[in-house]
Amino acid sequence: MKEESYLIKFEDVSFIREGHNTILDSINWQVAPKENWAILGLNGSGKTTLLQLITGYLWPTKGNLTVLGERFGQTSIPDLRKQIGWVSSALSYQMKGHFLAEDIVLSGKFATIGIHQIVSLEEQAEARELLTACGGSQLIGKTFDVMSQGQRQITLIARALMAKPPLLILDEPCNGLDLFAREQLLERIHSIANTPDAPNLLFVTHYTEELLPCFDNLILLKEGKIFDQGKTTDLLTKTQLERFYDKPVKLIPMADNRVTVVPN
Ligand SMILES: Nc1ncnc2c1ncn2[C@@H]1O[C@H](COP(=O)(O)OP(=O)(O)OP(=O)(O)O)[C@@H](O)[C@H]1O
Repeated sequence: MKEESYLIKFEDVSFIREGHNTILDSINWQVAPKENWAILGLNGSGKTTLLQLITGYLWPTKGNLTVLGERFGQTSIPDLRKQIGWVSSALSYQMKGHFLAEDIVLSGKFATIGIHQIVSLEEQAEARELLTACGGSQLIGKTFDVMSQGQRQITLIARALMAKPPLLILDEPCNGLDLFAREQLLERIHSIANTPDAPNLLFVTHYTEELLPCFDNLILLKEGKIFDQGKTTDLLTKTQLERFYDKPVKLIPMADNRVTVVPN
């Protein structure tokens, strides 16, 4: 496959913070079109740093990084960012309590926080339709401050989709959700992943039970290194996960080939 055909291509990428602390070490990883990936790692393994490299908030110390066909150092980072949807808790904190759900979704079209331009009736209708398609019809007319955590995540995912990005990053989207809200959100993500014009998804989590079947490719990230990568079903074995966590674990099978991992 040609280099520009990959959505993401890390070639021996390292990231070293000032003070010589190596946060990411020799990352080699490629995402081809139509592939959805999950990144699984413990606290401090480097997941957020990896996302910050992809979105141009950090720059590789070593190696080559190509995102959406653009090689870092030869591209406009603001233009690149417009093509990447990123749903994270940091984004949630930027929303004001009085913002209406449909306006939050619409603001995704302009990559702004709040609406600062004249919008057409068609654009407003498009935002409502997208919110509805994401399972948030009951949120129309609701403000951010009265939404549950799960409803906020649905709104932010719809917002990210408004710009029709080729790549959507879901950074620990289930954080703060109770068991049932988490399942509901995962069902919505599953539906979005199965729409014909779905973006490539990149899903970051601490928990194997959130790895929906659509995330059929997986990175196990450990202490800034790729411990292993490949097909999710091949990696989620007792032997491999005990090596990954350095601890005995028990795997509890769930529906849809998902699996819960608990200390043993
Ligand atoms: N601004 C910073 N300055 C110095 N070190 C940092 C900074 N941000 C992160 N680190 C360090 O980089 C390493 C990787 O952090 P990162 O946030 O990427 O991990 P993570 O896998 O996303 O963790 P978590 O699951 O807790 O969110 C950690 O050791 C962390 O302490």
